[in-house]
Amino acid sequence: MKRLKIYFAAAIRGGRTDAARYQQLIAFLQTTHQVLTEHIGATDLTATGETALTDAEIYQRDLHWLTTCDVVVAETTQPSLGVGYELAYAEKIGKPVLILQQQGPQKLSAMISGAPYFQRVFTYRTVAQAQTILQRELGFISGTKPPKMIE
Ligand SMILES: O=c1[nH]c(=O)n([C@H]2C[C@H](O)[C@@H](COP(=O)(O)O)O2)cc1CO
Repeated sequence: MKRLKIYFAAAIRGGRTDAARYQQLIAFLQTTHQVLTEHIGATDLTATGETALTDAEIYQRDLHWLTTCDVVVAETTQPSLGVGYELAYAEKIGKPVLILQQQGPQKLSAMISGAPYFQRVFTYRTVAQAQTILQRELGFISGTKPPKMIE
C-alpha cells in the first residue's frame, strides 16, 4: 500500500473531550501512513490551542499541509469551526476527504452532510470500527483495492 500523507483534522478550540480517541486513530494511521497533524492527538494539547506558534503561523502551516497532503481524514463528532473551514478548503482544492462521526446525539452539520462533495461520511461506534473503516477507505484511495461502487 502506498504510504499516504494524511491531514488528520479534529477539534482543538472546539473542545478536547475526544482527544484520547484522536490519539488512538492517529496512532493507527501512523502504522501505515504519515500523519502531518500528529499534534492534534496530543492529550496535553488543551482547548487553548498550540502556544508555540501564532494563530497566523498555525493557519499558514495548516494550509500548506492541506495543499500537500494526499487525503484529509476528519473526526467531526466534536464540532469545530477550524475543521469546518478545513473541510471547505479541502473541497475547494479537490482533496479526497474521509469523515468519521461517532454515533451519538450530536448530528453532523448539514453544511457537511448536505454537501455533495463529501461522499465518504461514516458513522462508527467503537475505535476498532473506525479503524476498520479507515483501513478499507485508505486502501481504495491508495489504489491497492478497487473503488467501491455504492456505499
Ligand atoms: O492550535 C491549533 N492548531 C491547529 O492545527 N488547528 C487546526 C487543526 C484542526 O484540525 C483545527 C481545529 O480547529 P478548532 O481549534 O477551531 O477546533 O484547526 C487549530 C488550532 C487552534 O484553533
